[in-house]
Amino acid sequence: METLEERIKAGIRDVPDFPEEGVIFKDITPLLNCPELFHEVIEHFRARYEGRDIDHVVAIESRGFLFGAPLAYAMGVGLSLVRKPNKLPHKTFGVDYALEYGTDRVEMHVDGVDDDSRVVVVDDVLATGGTAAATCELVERCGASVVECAFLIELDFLNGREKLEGHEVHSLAVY
Ligand SMILES: O=P(O)(O)OC[C@H]1O[C@H](OP(=O)(O)OP(=O)(O)O)[C@H](O)[C@@H]1O
Ligand SMILES: Nc1ncnc2[nH]cnc12
Repeated sequence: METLEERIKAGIRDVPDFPEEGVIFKDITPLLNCPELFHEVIEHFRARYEGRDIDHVVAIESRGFLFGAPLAYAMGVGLSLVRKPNKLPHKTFGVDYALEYGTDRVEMHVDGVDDDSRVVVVDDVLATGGTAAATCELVERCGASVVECAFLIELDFLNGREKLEGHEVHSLAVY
């Protein structure tokens, strides 16, 4: 019997040299196209956070939305979006960060999560950790606390956990 991690890895396609030479891109589209596996992933996260007084899921653009939205729905909690610059219509907080390839910035509405609320941050991939660390900073600027950062995939060799020091990290498939 395969483990969940083995099944997830079987649902991920390695694409060499995308989006630039030397990067092995983890393509999650086969997993998304396998309804049993997609359901199992969301159900795993739902069960993990059940009974832990979670108020919001914060999902990171864009692939994080694919996991954060069904998780928030399944948990019956609010969903708040962390987006690339100039996408959100209301007043935002923003944080700049370095990516595995290039630099970027994330923003969240200033009222995206409530004061003193308990948040799970969700994304598909933890690589260098810049995106997730910037997201934790945004959540904490709103006065909320990050209970855990949840990822489908962790690229351990990029040491993303170091940038997330002080935060709990949970990844389903580690490379
Ligand atoms: O740990 P890091 O080095 O910060 O990298 C991880 C981020 O990179 C990818 O997003 P990307 O910017 O490629 O955007 P996308 O989800 O819209 O494809 C991925 O979905 C994470 O959000
Ligand atoms: N190697 C990679 N594959 C897929 N998504 C990523 N985000 C950052 N690095 C990535």
